[in-house]
This record gives sequence, C-alpha cells and structure tokens, in this order.
Amino acid sequence: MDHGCLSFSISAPGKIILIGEHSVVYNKQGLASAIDKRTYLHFKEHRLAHDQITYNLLNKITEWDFRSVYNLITLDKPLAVGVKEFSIFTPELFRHDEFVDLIQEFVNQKVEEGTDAYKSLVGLFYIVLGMLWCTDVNMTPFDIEMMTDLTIGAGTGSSASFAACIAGAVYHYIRLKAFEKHGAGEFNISYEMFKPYKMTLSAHYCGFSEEDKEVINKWAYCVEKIMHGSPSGLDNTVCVYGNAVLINPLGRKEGESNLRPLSNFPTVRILLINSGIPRKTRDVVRKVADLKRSCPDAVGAVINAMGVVANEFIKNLMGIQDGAEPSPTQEEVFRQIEVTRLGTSWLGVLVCESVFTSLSYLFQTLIDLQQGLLNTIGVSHPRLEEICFITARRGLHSKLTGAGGGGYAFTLLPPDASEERVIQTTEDLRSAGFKVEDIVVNGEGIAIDFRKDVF
Ligand SMILES: Nc1ncnc2c1ncn2[C@@H]1O[C@H](COP(=O)(O)OP(=O)(O)OP(=O)(O)O)[C@@H](O)[C@H]1O
Ligand SMILES: C[C@@](O)(CCO)CC(=O)[O-]
Repeated sequence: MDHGCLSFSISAPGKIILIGEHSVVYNKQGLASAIDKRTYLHFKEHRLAHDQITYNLLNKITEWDFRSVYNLITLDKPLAVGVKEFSIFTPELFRHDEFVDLIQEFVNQKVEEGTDAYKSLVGLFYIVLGMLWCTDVNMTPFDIEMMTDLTIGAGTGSSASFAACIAGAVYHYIRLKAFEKHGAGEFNISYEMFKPYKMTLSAHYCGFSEEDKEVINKWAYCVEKIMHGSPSGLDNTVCVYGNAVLINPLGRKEGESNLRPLSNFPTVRILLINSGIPRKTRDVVRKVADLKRSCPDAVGAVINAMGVVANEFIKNLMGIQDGAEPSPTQEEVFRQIEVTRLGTSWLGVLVCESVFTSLSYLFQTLIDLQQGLLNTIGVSHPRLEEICFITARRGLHSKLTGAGGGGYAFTLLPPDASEERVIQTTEDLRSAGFKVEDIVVNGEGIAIDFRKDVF
C-alpha cells in the first residue's frame, strides 16, 4: 500500500442524438442529450509498489514499463506546430497524424492492431503523453481502471464518454500534482519551453469549471478523431458538458463555437432500444461519405432535407423550455388548447407538457421523416426498421440514434402516451428479441465521483 498517493474517480455520461446524426458532419444543425448511463474511471498513483503503468480497459489488463512511457514524453521531437505557442489549452496545434503514428507504434508492441483495446489504448496514451508533454509536473507510475454502463459501439457515445473520462482524469491528475509542487493559488503549469498556461490550484476540487471543461473537451475531441476520423464534436461535447448540446445552431455569430451546451432542456421521455447489431461509427460515417462522393447532388439534397427536418424539430423543442418565449406556432397551440398565460411567463412544467403533447404530432412526424432519410442514405438496418414497425403498430414513432447501421433506436414517448401503451410496446419489442429501457434523457456531464461503491 502506497501512502499519500493520489487516488480519485471520474465519470462521464453517454449520449443520445435526438436529431441530426450524419447531417451534422455536413454542418447541419443537430441536438444531442446526455443520458444517465456512464463510464467510470478510477485513477491510482503508486510511487513505491512497482514501476509499471497498468490499464484495466474493457476487462483487459495491460502493463507498460514506466520508463519507456516517460521516455516518449520527454522526447524532444516537436510534435506541435510551434512549441512556443503550445500548451495544454491548445491540443489542436498538435501534428495529430504524426503523433498518432508514434503512439500506434508504441502500443503495437503489445496489443494487436484493429482490436477494440488497441484503439482505446492509442486514445489513452494520446492524452497521457500529450497533456504531460507540455506540463511541468513530476509524473509517477499509476493504475487506471475503467468500466461502463454503456453498450460499446452501439450509438450511445461509449467512445466519447471514454474519451471524456480519460481527458478529465489526466487533467485532474495534473492539477493535483501541480498543487503538490506549488501549493494553492494561480500558477503557470506549462513546461518552460511551452506557452505559459495558468491554473488555479487547490488541494481539493469538487468538479470542473467551464474553463476546465473547455480544455477537457478539446482533448476528448482528439481521441474521438482517433476513433472516428473526422467527428463533428457533438458526442464528446455532450459527454463533457452533460445536459443537452446544440451543434451548428442557426443564427450563430462569426467566430462563435459551433457547439452550444444548453442549460435548460425540457423533459423528454423515450424508450431506448438496442437492435443488438454491432457496428463501428467510423465505418458507417465513411459509408455515407463514399455515397456522397459517388452521387454528390442527390445525396447532398437528402442531407439538406435532413437539416431542414432537424431545424424544425429543434426550433419547436427548444421553444418549450421553461421560461422561453413561445414561437408563433406555439402561441397558436396555446390558443387552441386554451391554456391561460399569466403576463409573459409560462405556467411551468404543466404548460411545457401541454405544449409537448399538442406538438407531439409534429415531433413524431419529424422523427418518421428523419428515419426515412437516414434509411435513404443507407444507415438503417432491417432490425432498426423492425423497431420502427413494431412501435408504429402501437401508434408510437422511432428513429435510430448515433451512427446507425445497427446499435440503438429510440421511441419518443409523448407525455399523453398511456402507461398501458408504453408497457404493451415494451412487451412487443422484448418478444421480438430487443432490449428496451424506459428513460428520461438528460444527465450530468463529466464529474468527480465521490461514491465509494463504483469500483
Ligand atoms: N469503456 C471503454 N473502455 C475502452 N474503450 C472504449 C470504451 N468505450 C468505448 N471504447 C472504444 O470506443 C469504440 C466504440 O466507438 P463507436 O463510436 O464505434 O461506438 P459508440 O461511441 O458507442 O457509438 P456512437 O459514436 O454512434 O455514439 C470501441 O471500439 C472502443 O475502442
Ligand atoms: C454519425 C455521427 O453524426 C454521430 C455519431 O454518434 C457522427 C458525428 O457526429 O461525428
């Protein structure tokens, strides 16, 4: 047992894309939300026991000689364009491909290329080496153990939640080590040849600030690039910030980020259904890119249509946030259902639910349209179509979520759907061999876990 060694746990949620998968890659608007299923990471430093870095990933343990990892970190080969400009805040300045090649070569000494564990380890070393390369802290050997509630490779953001956990853990480790060195206060934590980066250090943290999340999200995005090639950034942003995130919002001002974490989000209840068909996001995204290359105009038109459907869905859903001003369509709905308005304020959740109920025909139609368009670009699957068919028989509407090709679908449960209908639909799906969960979307973003029972 090492005394005085750092030990902590981090967790990050998975996500579902409510609307806009694939078309977001082509700069259309999309909306995703965190879900209450998480990936957990436990980090434990060990200064005395042994000279290994141990990773327990996906129940496979690998051990790495601390010296050889350390030598990679201290390597003077510049991997960032302009080292003087580089800091933990700017991973986007890395020569990403060159850095990934270096790490792949290292990981390949022990783990077979192309396996799940291989990609995860490359992601993990990218963060460990990249973050520690530019910071001035005394690294020691450590163990990392990870587990997840999420099904891996199924559309609920397992890779993004993995990436968020790793980035959050190494970032947290750095600030705790920097505190050991400097004590409390604001200090530059960059190594001398790099751009100074100031962090507020303290002995204890109960979470991550907005700026911490910004840094963590940038690194998590780099890992998503390793997993997927050219991701939109939506998945990792939801897993870091939690709640819900809009991508490519309309009316965005020049210079503003295309990702907008939202603090307010209406209650959306869904059935989350696993088709049981494995697939890899990278392959499905590539398939769409190939299709677009072969028929740019036709596929471009379908993607434009997907963008229009997403815009309409988002405009109406966001309009029913608590306290939001109603859109003209909702004003109309209000009049129809004769809900009393008090001054300019809404009547809370009850009103939200009323609006949601009266707009549910619109949402369900848009869900069907989007599923049809996703099928048109070849990212559905017979089992996903079967889910839509089964739920439609009970008057409910479903679409795939995430990259598709298999993985999960969800069924929107409007507030007026009777419990009996929900139970019958769930039974129908289960008897057709699907796994079904009844959930409310939303969830906390990356967090430090103080619960003792996680590992
Ligand atoms: N808990 C985990 N530990 C280690 N690696 C993980 C973990 N979760 C995911 N991964 C990595 O992520 C890959 C799966 O990523 P993929 O994007 O295909 O699925 P997803 O993230 O579940 O789907 P989507 O991107 O559509 O939400 C796995 O092959 C594995 O390398
Ligand atoms: C298919 C996709 O739109 C969502 C994957 O969860 C890819 C991306 O956004 O990077």
